Amino acid sequence: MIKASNRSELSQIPKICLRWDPTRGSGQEREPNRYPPDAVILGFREFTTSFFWEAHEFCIGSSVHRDWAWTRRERLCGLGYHEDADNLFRLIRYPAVERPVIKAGITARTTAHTDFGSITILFQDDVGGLEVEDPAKPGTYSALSSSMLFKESADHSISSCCHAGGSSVIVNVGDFLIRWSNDVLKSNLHRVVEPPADRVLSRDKETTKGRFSILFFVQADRKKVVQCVKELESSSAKYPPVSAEEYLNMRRKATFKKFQSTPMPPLMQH
Ligand SMILES: O=C(O)CCC(=O)C(=O)O
Ligand SMILES: [Fe+2]
Repeated sequence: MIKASNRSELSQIPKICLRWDPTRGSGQEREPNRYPPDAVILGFREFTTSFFWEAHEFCIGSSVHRDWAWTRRERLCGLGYHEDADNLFRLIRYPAVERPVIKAGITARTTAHTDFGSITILFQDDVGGLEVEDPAKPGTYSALSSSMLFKESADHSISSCCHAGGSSVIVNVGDFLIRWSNDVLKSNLHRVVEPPADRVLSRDKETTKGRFSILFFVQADRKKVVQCVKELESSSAKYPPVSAEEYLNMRRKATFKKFQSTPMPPLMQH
């Protein structure tokens, strides 16, 4: 539980985040993968590794997706950008927080950002708090409400579907898709804030529920250059070609800069 009296602590550790890239070989790892030992959670490594490959296969591997488009409408970025499975798999637990802490703007659960990669598959529980910016009204965010479920947003930035139990799966457009599509697709700004007022642990204490999410970031192979596909370069490309590796590193550095001076225990590192 994060209390209002621990504000300085909260501003440094807003969430507990485990992440893996099982495709990283030993020796050249940018950040080593760390797994809880079997004595702590039995079969965790096997399960998460198989989840990673199933998600990769779902997004990239099948012949249906191979020379397509994630949107089915345009041929955007075909075979060749995702051969190395340079994806990232992340589990997040947002601890329960006293609402005044988040309300005071000390921290959002996750501040507004676009995802850096190609697409993201986001599994969330029913706690709520995920919001997307209205592209027509910059700065205005709304919750992913049930009316948006099973739908694709008008600017094709997000599509989602809902499980009967209230948890949902959301597919987010990432920054590389903007570049491949020359702005036909947009990556949406999104954030995680306090859950709706009815999702509190106890009304007197005004404490939010904790939140769990699972994210699978599909990313272009780091050695590839991402640029607008020829068919969509109407007059000129809006973005210069960029090395996938440089772009991902640049975005990650900017995003996680504030955490770098705060070493975290091994299983909590970003
Ligand atoms: O935890 C969530 O639901 C969203 C987190 C997110 O947007 C991200 O890690 O990129
Ligand atoms: Fe995100």
